[in-house]
Amino acid sequence: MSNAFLSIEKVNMVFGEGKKETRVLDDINLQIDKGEYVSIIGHSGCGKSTVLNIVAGLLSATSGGVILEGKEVNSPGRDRSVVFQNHSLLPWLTVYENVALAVNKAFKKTKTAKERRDWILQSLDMVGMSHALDKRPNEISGGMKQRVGIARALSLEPRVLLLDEPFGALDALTRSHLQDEVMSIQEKLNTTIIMITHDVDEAVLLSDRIVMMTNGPEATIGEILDIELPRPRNRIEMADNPLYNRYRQQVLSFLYEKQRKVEDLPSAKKTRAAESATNKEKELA
Ligand SMILES: Nc1ncnc2c1ncn2[C@@H]1O[C@H](COP(=O)(O)OP(=O)(O)OP(=O)(O)O)[C@@H](O)[C@H]1O
Repeated sequence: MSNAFLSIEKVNMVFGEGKKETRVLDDINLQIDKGEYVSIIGHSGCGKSTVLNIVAGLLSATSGGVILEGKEVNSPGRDRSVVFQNHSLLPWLTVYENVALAVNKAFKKTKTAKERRDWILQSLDMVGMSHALDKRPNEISGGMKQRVGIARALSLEPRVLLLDEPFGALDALTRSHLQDEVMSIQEKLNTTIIMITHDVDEAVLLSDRIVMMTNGPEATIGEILDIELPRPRNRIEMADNPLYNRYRQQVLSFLYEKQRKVEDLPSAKKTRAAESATNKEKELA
């Protein structure tokens, strides 16, 4: 057993039985340090969310498992908060009440009412939402809703924050703002983060490591890229940084050359694409 802060060990996942059986994940092994920001990238349907849901304890692996600080994960817990692509705020509660619901439940015995109130306000302040405490989800923008979701997740002081395409539904500008905020919050709190993304720039800008998954079925970790860019990272400076661009290219090459999705192409092109991907792979080997 690994001594890592978080360890995903020999995880296999099979959905269904008999003719309906799908072998989704095959032997996923990953060790994550405390305070690390790890992104998982891979083509649609390869099993990224399945990995995240296993870490969250929302799904049980068919074999293998997840160890967090020496304890096996076998159910959801307060030590792991999840933020999904589409906010999951309760529409009848205000911004303040949505966070309060989580905080009052989690810290009922350990914080006084005033401490909890201060903590709710502090969590919302961290994501720049103090000005909209009394608004309901339908009165605020998509980016603001995602901010509240992140505040709610962080207010539980999770050991691990699990982000499932948290910025995927946002426009480019809002996405950039929120990415910067998450980076600065993470630096402040040293939270361990696992984030699923389809966005190569987002992965390179935010991560300490990028885990690249092969195509399913039986998807596994194809490559892991260490991102050794100094922090704090500034997106404008990064655009001119040769190392940033090299990392970016490495991820693109993995996704669009080594793991090109042949089945998405019109059938006449499939064989040629498969051959070309194989040849490229040989060249890169
Ligand atoms: N509960 C389930 N029952 C059966 N099959 C499932 C279940 N959940 C996921 N799958 C299958 O497992 C595979 C991986 O799904 P998953 O959602 O983990 O992929 P993903 O990489 O996160 O995809 P995307 O990027 O499109 O969100 C898919 O083929 C999906 O259909």
